[in-house]
Amino acid sequence: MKKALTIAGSDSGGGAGIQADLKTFQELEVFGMSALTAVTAQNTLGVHAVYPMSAEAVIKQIEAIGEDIGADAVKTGMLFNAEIIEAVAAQLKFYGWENLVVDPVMIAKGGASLLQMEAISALKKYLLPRSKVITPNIPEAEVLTGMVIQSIQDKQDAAKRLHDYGVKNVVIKGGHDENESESTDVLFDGKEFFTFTSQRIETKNTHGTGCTFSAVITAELAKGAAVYESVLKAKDFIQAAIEDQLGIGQGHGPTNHWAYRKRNIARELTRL
Ligand SMILES: Nc1ncnc2c1ncn2[C@@H]1O[C@H](COP(=O)(O)OP(=O)(O)OP(=O)(O)O)[C@@H](O)[C@H]1O
Ligand SMILES: Cc1ncc(CO)c(N)n1
Repeated sequence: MKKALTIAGSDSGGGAGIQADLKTFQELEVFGMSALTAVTAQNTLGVHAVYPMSAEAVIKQIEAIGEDIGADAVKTGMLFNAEIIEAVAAQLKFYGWENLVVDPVMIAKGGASLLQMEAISALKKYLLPRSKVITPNIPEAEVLTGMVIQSIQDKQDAAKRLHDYGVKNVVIKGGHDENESESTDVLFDGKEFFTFTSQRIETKNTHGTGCTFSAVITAELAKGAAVYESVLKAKDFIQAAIEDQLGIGQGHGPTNHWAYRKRNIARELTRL
């Protein structure tokens, strides 16, 4: 069985962070493991408190996995500060984990900071050059590049700039763009651009979409899939998860991590 590790924060509400990652790994039949960077007291109404782990605690968790179990792919989510980023990058180098997906989580949907602003340069210096895929949303790509991103052309220009930082494959997600009818993600692999467009679903329940999307890419890379196929599957998975409304909580609710498998089972049954 293939194994995937998420190095990320805990979302007590269960929709984002390591909870979203582990649920997604399980749905895709990959053995999920976690190294916690922070505990958040969070629900669908917002982030109420953040308790970062020490860099040492993060290192120890990664070591425990590296020394015994190993990982076929790794993703990072909320890393919170520069010390944790540096520690994580050193561990990734030590274990030679190159199947790395970096989701540069910065701000939660409600506005709470999940990454200290002074840690952005550490992210660029230590982590981006090690990553196989990076998956910023539009505000994150704007912070990393200093650009304003409005059109698909802007996403392509930003992706090119991020590729220049040493990232092999850049996916700029379209969840935050102005288009009311579609959500378009752009992938740049250093040579070609690919666009992944889906119908925009009108809903407030999009908590954890980015975590789930990057966890699918990680699970697929762990199984040996190519980057393009992994992103294609991530787009399909997240569309199904947003569509299948759970209606959990009073605010921005989670998506349904089970929806993709449920839909495929239903399709299989109608085919028989
Ligand atoms: N309303 C929507 N309808 C369809 N697809 C969406 C919608 N919102 C987001 N997506 C898709 O979900 C994925 C995640 O994109 P998004 O830009 O929302 O990530 P994010 O802001 O990092 O998420 P989060 O911070 O909640 O984890 C992308 O594939 C995007 O196209
Ligand atoms: C712990 C955590 N990681 C990532 C996000 C971004 O969705 C969040 N809200 N919480």
